[in-house]
Amino acid sequence: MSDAVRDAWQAIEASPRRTLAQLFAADADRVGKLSARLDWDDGGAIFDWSKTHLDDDLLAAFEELAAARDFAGRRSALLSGETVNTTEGRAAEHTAQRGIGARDSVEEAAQLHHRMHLLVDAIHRGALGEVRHLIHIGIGGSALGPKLAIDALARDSDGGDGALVDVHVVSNIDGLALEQAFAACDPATTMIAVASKTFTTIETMTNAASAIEWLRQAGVNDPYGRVVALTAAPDKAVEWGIDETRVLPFSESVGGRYSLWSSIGFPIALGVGWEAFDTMLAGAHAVDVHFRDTDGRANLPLRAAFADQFYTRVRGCQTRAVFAYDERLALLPFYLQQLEMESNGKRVTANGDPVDGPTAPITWGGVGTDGQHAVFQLLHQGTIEVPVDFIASVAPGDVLDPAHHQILLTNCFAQGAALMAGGNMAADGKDPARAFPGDRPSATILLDDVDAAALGALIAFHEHRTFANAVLMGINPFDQFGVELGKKMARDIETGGGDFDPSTEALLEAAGLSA
Ligand SMILES: O=P(O)(O)OC[C@H]1O[C@](O)(CO)[C@@H](O)[C@@H]1O
Repeated sequence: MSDAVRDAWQAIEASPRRTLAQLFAADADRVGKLSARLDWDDGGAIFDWSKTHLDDDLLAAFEELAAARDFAGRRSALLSGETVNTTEGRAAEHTAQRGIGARDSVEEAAQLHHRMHLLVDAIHRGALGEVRHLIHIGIGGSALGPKLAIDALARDSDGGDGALVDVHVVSNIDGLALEQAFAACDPATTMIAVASKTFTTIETMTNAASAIEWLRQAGVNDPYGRVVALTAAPDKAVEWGIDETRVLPFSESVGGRYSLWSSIGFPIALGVGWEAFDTMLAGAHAVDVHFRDTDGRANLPLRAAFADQFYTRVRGCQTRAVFAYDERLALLPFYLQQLEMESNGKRVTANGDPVDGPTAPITWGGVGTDGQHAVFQLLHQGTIEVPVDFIASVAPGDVLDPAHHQILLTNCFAQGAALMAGGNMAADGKDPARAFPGDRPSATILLDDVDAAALGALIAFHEHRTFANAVLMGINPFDQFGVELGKKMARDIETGGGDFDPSTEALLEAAGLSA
């Protein structure tokens, strides 16, 4: 740790500890300072961090930390396509997909998008025969983004006229997942997308082979002719049997968990339309521009990372919760789990030294109001502090009586207020079982609506927040070696090549899997 980083952390640790109530009482303009609106074409969102413990002292100290970690330099390295993923010797060029990056990479992304657009149009026009269903097969970053986007946006799409395609995302190797998709699709009108950056992932390749077999058994003459590959390894896809014209490549420098902007977004374009996919890119671009051009505490992803670092490193919070008060964003917590935990769940710095404190907390969450009736008890009265993000939309997703959406939003805002205020629900205000400690932090992102631009912006905000956290901790968020050991052991078991502990041996034997 450099002296400047150490000094900044000392200032952070030494800054006065005030309760949220004290912070609001001390500063009449607290909301003005810590809640900001970000706009994009036809929409925007409020990012309200005023119910966190950030104050002027802490913000100034965190700005020192950002300077000591050369945040501006790291950001510029990211956005100009430098090799920021040092352990794998690559750039991390997801923003190039949205128009910001090294010129060659931006041009290449635009060309590849154009190619994908042509194929999507051809399918929508019926040039490849009738296509009513798409089974999208991928896992991790090759599935979570498409799944989230389709779940969020397809509800508003007009799939009824046959122009848009009904998409089923299958990730798990458990055959039940694939069977469920088969049951919902007519093989005569189904296409398969095989989405894998590496085109080697065992779950995806096994599921893809079974899908081909399903088509064959249903009488489809040329099952490979019904497959599209979305990959950074086009040669492998061709070798596997997919025609070159239906391989949609993307650059190796786009990380798996950042890949929905690339051809991995093909099912989004097919399921909700090219315009929606393009609008998602535009929403993300608006956040990229804000992230690139805004310094210090006014930079919203960086400000969020200041709060994240404070709760994880200073107050010892081991988890952070995300509750979407909108069914359209029900899958957001799952998406964020991979983004944040696979990126920042590390124990060494970018230089390979042991980290100097805790790294990513566990991201978890769900939807409101469901969570209120299940897990919020712990948030309000449990012994651990959990910073909560609330995400909601002013415009409703439903067309029912407006009472539904009003109750949804009032509950969302009431939860943040209650976590902060605390109090005692007993008539005499003295019953310990009915006491709420309060002073529990939350942040609220209030979108105008959950549309394609907002979804793109929301995801880009979290990508940059994750990156900013990594910079503040001095770690590389773009590798994921932690997933490899378990994969190797599974291969060892399959090939009978491993020597395992007695517990694992006994389990293998019980399941009939011993060598
Ligand atoms: O797209 P691929 O290469 O199939 O990888 C799928 C996922 O597997 C991981 O490599 C983790 O095992 C993720 O990072 C990635 O998103």
